[in-house]
Amino acid sequence: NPTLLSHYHRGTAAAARLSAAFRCVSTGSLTITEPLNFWAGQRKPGQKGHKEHVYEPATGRILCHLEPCGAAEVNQAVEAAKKAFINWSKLSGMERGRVMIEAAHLIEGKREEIAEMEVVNNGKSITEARLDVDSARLCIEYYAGLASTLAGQHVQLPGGSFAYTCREPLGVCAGIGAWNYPFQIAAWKSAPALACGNSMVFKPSPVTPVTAAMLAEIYAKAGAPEGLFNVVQGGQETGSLLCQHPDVAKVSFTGSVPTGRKIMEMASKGVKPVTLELGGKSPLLIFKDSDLENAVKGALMANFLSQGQVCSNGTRVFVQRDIFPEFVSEVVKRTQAIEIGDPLLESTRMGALVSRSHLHKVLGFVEQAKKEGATVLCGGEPFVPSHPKLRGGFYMTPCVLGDCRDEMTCVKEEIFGPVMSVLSFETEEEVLRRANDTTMGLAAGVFTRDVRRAHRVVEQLKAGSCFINNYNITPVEVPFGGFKTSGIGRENGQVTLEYYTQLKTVYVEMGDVESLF
Ligand SMILES: NC(=O)C1=CN([C@@H]2O[C@H](COP(=O)(O)OP(=O)(O)OC[C@H]3O[C@@H](n4cnc5c(N)ncnc54)[C@H](O)[C@@H]3O)[C@@H](O)[C@H]2O)C=CC1
Ligand SMILES: C[N+](C)(C)CCCC(=O)O
Repeated sequence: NPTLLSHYHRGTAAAARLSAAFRCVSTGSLTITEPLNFWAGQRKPGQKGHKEHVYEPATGRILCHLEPCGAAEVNQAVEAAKKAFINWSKLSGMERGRVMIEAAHLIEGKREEIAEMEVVNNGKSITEARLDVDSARLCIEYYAGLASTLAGQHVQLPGGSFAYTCREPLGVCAGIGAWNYPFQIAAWKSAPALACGNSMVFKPSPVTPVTAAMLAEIYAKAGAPEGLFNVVQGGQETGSLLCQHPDVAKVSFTGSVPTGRKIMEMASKGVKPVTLELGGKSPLLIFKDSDLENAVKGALMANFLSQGQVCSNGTRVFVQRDIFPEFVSEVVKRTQAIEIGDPLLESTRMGALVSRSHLHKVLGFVEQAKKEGATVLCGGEPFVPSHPKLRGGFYMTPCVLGDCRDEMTCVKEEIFGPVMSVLSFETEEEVLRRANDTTMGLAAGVFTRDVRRAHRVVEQLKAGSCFINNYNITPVEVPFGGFKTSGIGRENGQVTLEYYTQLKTVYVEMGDVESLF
């Protein structure tokens, strides 16, 4: 559906046609044998004798093994990053930008290869994976351009004295990623960090370790100094070693709220700044004067990208009573029409969830919703594709839940799967109160044709990323991040330069010292 895609990410349709010609991998066929850690310019093994399975969600088979990093390996990666920082931070912004632009070009050339790898490791559809790769590339391009804009202030003071300020990089930054957008997250974190003159050690989720190592190779090939962008694999243990490393100056994390709390706690010991992109239970408000076609599309975009595994998803869909039946029947009809199956097929719109345990967790939420009185209007069941090679995959049918009440678990908790809860409302005042009645505040959306209502409503929504008449559009030029427990700091946009630099003030005396002593 070209309209859907251009809504999600404008300007990539031509690129999509171009690279579709280079398809080579088929589901169930890929094997990966190279080590997945990367530092000092090379792929590296992890701890001896430690191996973890990595799966292909579409088939359930083991894709490769991951060798997690222990203290010794994390130290080596941080050492490499420290060395790279010395020269990289001294380059001008233009010089850093040039390397990053080259990395963006290399990503463009490898678009299909990276996207396929993402699909094989994550389970999302190839159509979406291509857009994720594009977002990663655009982010690197954008910050390459911003690198030379880092500048300070000049302040006049009495007697000809003056002060100036400048933005300096922090040093070695740690990035810790989630499994829902593995390549994109690695780019969203590294691009601003590197543009500002920092180096980075990145730890992907152990569930999706593959594409971050590809990004490391790309930066190296683009001319980044050895050790500028490093990848250490592993889970909680590796992540906490990284956060607590005395030579790590900052931690940027994407993941769940409970883990975000732990990251902040660990960072607080070293008084390190953090960027936290955490979960959400975001509301989508559909008023009766909405363009219904767009509102329905918006609700699907708000719930079913990446098999519903998106932090910003608008999973509480509030629909004004007058249009509730019509809206719900259209949403259900289109949800039932979503093509589920082999994520490498062009026609597939929903692939597999990331793991068997996560699939069971999401199905458990649907069961709980039924027990609490919600009605399953469609989906919410395990799905077994007909092709024998896909039978062990982690699929489910996308679900719409009706008869929901605000206090139900499905309306309160982040499910992180393809499960939409629809709720009806009467008045603007009522829906705003209910929409804001959550501890989280990542995103929110409103559909209406009334321009004054749109702005009035958005002004009162307690969320960091708000959408009017669309949803889940995240151009890299604009900041993205949450209010309340959904996080601290922002990714993307100009403001992120502030989160990867520290301000130095220099006072310059042009007269004599007036001593009080
Ligand atoms: N809001 C979001 O974007 C995401 C939300 N989630 C939610 O979290 C649930 C659990 O998924 P997980 O992948 O386990 O999320 P998580 O938040 O625990 O993990 C995210 C990243 O943090 C790392 N990590 C975990 N514990 C750590 C620690 N103590 N110190 C340092 N790093 C640590 C993980 O290895 C991974 O790289 C999901 O079912 C989903 O509901 C998961 C991923 C992304
Ligand atoms: C690209 N988008 C909006 C679908 C998701 C970006 C945020 C995330 O990493 O979950």
